[in-house]
Amino acid sequence: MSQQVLKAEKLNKYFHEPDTIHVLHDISMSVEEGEFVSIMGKSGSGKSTLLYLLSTLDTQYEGTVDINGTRVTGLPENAMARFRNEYIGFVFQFHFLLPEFTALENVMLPALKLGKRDHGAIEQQAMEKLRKMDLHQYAHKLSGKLSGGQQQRVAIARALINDPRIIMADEPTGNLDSANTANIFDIFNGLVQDGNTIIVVTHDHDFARKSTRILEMADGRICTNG
Ligand SMILES: Nc1ncnc2c1ncn2[C@@H]1O[C@H](COP(=O)(O)OP(=O)(O)OP(=O)(O)O)[C@@H](O)[C@H]1O
Repeated sequence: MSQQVLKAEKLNKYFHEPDTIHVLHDISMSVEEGEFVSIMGKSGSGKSTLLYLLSTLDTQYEGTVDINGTRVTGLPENAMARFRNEYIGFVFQFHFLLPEFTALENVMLPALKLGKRDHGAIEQQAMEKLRKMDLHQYAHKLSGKLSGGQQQRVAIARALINDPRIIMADEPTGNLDSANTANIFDIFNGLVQDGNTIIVVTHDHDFARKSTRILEMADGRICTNG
């Protein structure tokens, strides 16, 4: 039987600058292990805000988030950062790689931060992740010198380095052409086949249609879940 990896209850989010706006309204949702969930909706509907709450990057909200059975809401910042680094892999639209570091060094960074394994073991793991992205031949190239699609694949390898339980991605194909978009979809699909759980914010209908579930948002609410 599949297991619940994420559960959110009654999430409400307000921004206070300059006026108070109520951005997320009473959002409750759950995600099972092995699901590939796409979050869609018009610009401004609250997709990124929701993903930031679910991924623990934003801690200022009402309601609760449980990941892997742990109540992450209210964890002290150190414990939260550690939990995030260990259980969640994050891929952004703008990959936020360090351009003056090699692809390999970029992928190694989150594991070095966690400090669990020795440098050699981390390097070996990072090479494996790059190989999975078909990028091992670029391991020693500066990430800033790679193409957009290659950089996004390095960012995915980086998100995978600590073998996270969940991968969350915010518009991971927003900057890519259709061939690279299809490639990223295939990579995500492969990760799901391997048992990973993925939650993606996307505007791309073709991409979303192929995932296992679409959550449609409108005005800070989930209006379709299925
Ligand atoms: N830091 C912030 N301060 C104030 N308002 C914000 C902030 N971030 C987002 N908002 C507002 O919250 C609402 C939801 O924004 P959000 O980025 O979650 O939407 P989205 O659905 O991801 O949009 P898009 O598809 O354009 O990325 C918008 O009205 C936006 O202006």
